[in-house]
Amino acid sequence: MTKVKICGLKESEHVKAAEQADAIGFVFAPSKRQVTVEQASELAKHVPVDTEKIGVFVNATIEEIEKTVMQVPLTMVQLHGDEPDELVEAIRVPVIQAFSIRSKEDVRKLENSKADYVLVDAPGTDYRGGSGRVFDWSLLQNATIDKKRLIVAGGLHAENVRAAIGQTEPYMVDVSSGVETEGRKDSEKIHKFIQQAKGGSMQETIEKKGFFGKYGGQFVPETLMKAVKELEQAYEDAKGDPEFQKEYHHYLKEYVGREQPLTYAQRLTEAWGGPKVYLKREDLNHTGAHKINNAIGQALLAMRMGKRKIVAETGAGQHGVATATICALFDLECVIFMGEEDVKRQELNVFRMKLLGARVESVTKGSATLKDAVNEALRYWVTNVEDTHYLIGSALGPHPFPTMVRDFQSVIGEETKRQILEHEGRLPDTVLACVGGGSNAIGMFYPFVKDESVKLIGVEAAGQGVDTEKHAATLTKGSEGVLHGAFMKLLQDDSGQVLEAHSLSAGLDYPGIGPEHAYLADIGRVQYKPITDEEALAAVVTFSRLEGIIPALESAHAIAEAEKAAKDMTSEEILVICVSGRGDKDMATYADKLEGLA
Ligand SMILES: O=C(O)c1ccccc1N[C@@H]1O[C@H](COP(=O)(O)O)[C@@H](O)[C@H]1O
Repeated sequence: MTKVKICGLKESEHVKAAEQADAIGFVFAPSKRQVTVEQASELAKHVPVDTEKIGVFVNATIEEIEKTVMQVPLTMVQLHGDEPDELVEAIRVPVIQAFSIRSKEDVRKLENSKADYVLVDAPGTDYRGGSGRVFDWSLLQNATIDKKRLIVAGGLHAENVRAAIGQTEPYMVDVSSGVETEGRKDSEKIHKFIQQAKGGSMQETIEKKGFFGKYGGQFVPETLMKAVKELEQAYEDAKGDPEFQKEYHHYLKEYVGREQPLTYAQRLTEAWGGPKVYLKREDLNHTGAHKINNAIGQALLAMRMGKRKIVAETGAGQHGVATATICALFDLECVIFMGEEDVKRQELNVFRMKLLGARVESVTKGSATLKDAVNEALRYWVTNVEDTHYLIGSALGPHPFPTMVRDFQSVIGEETKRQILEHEGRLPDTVLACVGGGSNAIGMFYPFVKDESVKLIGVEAAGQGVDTEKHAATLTKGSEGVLHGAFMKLLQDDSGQVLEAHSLSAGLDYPGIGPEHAYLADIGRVQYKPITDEEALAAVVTFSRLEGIIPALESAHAIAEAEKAAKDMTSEEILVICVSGRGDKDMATYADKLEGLA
């Protein structure tokens, strides 16, 4: 399907109108559509995480471009002047180079471009682009340029865009003047343009919403369907509402303490003797883990929906504590379901939740762990759905939960991407995160999914070994089925009964996996590796002593796999580990299992 870019956005209502576009453009060059870095940075907060944010420049210096890329931040750069090859090659994000097309001779120039993409446009009038004029598309006939690099612009609008796509078969179409009325962007024209450009496939996209390939969906009882649909609509509205995004980011900064550093791990780098190792410090968040990023987002959404009662599940207790914390902050009633086994393992977190004013319900059914806590929380939601929001803690459950949790956690990957560019001037080679349901991992991976040079590794819990019956290695050993409202990969027996998962880490012993992870595994974009309890415990000791950071047992799985991955990497390479949480909650387990230390 041809991608769509809407260029020259200056107002948040038009950024929202363009939410179905694949890319949006901010013009920093002289133009009636010019914006400052500060304006673009504010508007960028309202752009969906999977939309490219492209800055348009005309003969700017590399310093200006780099500073703008960092500050907004931008994911791509469009050069619309006479920029030399050296400048094109020096830019660290993908580059689009624009060419004015008057003749076949101009078309031949495209082939020599050093940019990732070439944009063909009519010659500018007052400014270097955005003139609203069409060039002769037939000049592109027989051009040898790779169509996967081709972007067509120049005087496009809803009525001619299908013809342009038919004649030129580009990777992307780009519009500015054609979605304006009297010099100002027009939301209705933006919608119409996107709909036309995407043609019939737009309908398909809408129908498939809530699925990642074949995974996901809304497999819930009828009694929950109304609430799920209401939530879907409410999230869609909130996602595009600048005020909601502003409030969410306000709490991330002022209450959670973001942004969190991307720390260079010097001693670990030296000890492993391979790549430069960086740590994304989710352990520094208020409450000690990444869970609060999502809890804040969902609590704000619940209040927007007029719901002031919250139910949640918790495994390791981190999500329970994050939810209880936010409920205290916003004065919401809070019930947390927690498996009896986890209540025992995570005594400290149980007390924290109670101290914060939450009611903790111990679940004795099944294996009395995370899966059973989710079951009970869902049951509670069914009977209290009118005034209660289910604040799920991982990228699990029926649509829109997996998408919503991913979006709220994507702040991890977005910050990491910006920070590594600041530290190293380029993207990392490998990024690792642990995976239970998969929320810290999907938040870290999602902003990197399109960057094919970045290897992504999810680390699941192998417990006592994947060839024993005591593990939680869903992607290594699981098969397709439905759990907690979504089609996913899970551990089950031949008759479809869900098996007990095991991991010493209470946050990873879930028998399923978020549907987006199942999809990313299928298409080979993310590799999933198992790490045993023993390997994770060894990593706890190494990491604590080399870096002075006691990691959560969950995060230690990612660290253990990182050490393995580092063996095949050189000192020229960069590896990033998501330290999803700190180990305070695991002290009793560490004291018990790390013989000789207690
Ligand atoms: O849009 C502008 O104001 C602009 C200014 C300077 C350079 C490029 C600009 N926009 C780009 O111009 C083309 C065509 O736009 P239009 O649809 O013909 O108005 C497009 O690539 C914009 O990204």
